[in-house]
Amino acid sequence: MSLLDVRDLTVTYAGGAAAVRGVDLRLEAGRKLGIAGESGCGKSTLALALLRLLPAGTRTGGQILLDGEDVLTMKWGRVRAVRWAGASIVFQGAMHSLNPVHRIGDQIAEPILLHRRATPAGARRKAGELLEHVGLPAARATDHPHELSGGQRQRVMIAMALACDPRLIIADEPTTALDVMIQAQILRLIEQLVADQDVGLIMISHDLAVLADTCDRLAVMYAGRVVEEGPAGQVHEAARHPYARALSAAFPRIGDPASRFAPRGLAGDPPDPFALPAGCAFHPRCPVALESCAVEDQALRPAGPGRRAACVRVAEDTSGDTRAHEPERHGPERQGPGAHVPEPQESSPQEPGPREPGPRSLEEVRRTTP
Ligand SMILES: Nc1ncnc2c1ncn2[C@@H]1O[C@H](COP(=O)(O)OP(=O)(O)OP(=O)(O)O)[C@@H](O)[C@H]1O
Repeated sequence: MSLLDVRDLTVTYAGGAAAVRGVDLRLEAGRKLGIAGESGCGKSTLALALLRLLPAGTRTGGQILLDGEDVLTMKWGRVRAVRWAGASIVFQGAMHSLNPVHRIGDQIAEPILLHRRATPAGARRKAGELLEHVGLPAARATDHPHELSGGQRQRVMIAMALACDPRLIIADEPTTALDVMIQAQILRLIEQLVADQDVGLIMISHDLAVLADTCDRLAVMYAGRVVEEGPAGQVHEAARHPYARALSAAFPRIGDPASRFAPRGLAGDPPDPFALPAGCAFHPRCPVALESCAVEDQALRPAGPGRRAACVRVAEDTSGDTRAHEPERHGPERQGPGAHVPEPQESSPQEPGPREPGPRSLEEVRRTTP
């Protein structure tokens, strides 16, 4: 049995916008899954759903099996226990998550007192141990949050998340507000803790390179759906879905020759969940879209060993490499949002590959339609 098995999860906020649409994910104990995607694609909504932290009135569908128990249907008393001992969450911006008027040691001790039935002295002792575990002296337990730096506060948040020995840690942009050096330290700390304690980790970030460096597997989300999933290095270096490929190019790995250049932003905006395009939600920004993409959405399908991608191009190409279908050159009429989606590094403009017969791309349709 997997530690976490998310099946066909849908989340619809009270106003009617579907923020998560049919997500399937799996995580084994001791493994690290990264979830990437632009702002608004539903990453945080997914994280909140895992712990039933969504606002009242939000509708959910599907299953979230944590050690085989469905979080979505369990009683509230059980949910409260699961929130600390089953799974816990580290949010970005620790200053907003910590209570400014309480000492950090007391804040770490509180869930231990409540959920572990420890004595006050035992909970305080454990809080001190946890602080040391995340690289802070136990004596800092008497500090208030404002007496700590941003990186130290984030360490406190991680200590709190570990307080009741959870099986799963969800880290939602845990390093976004930190400078690069501190970011690297916190990421190494998280990696170390996951390895030492055999917990599962779900790390959420818009930065695919950070996730690729930290996680075993990556899931890339777009408009509430997972559009690609697979081993972290492979998804980052040779993504199959055009959106995942564009996101990878926008966040080259440190040490990658491409990282000498400023990361190129993705052009265009993700769709409004209240007005999703028909067909594949990415097709208006996609440089390799076919006519059919404006009509039909694609489910995730096998895209190589241990990999899945939701793109019609993966299905039609036996190699599973959608790059074979990149247009040779963007014509002047291709000045829409998709025009700036980075092209693959390995294609040579002098030696374009043979154009395969088959369905016409939107590009071709636009060029030939009066
Ligand atoms: N409480 C809410 N009520 C209604 N809609 C919401 C609520 N929270 C988020 N949304 C909408 O749900 C969609 C997904 O938002 P979500 O915060 O999950 O995305 P995200 O990928 O985590 O973005 P970010 O990286 O900016 O946090 C967005 O369109 C957002 O506007």
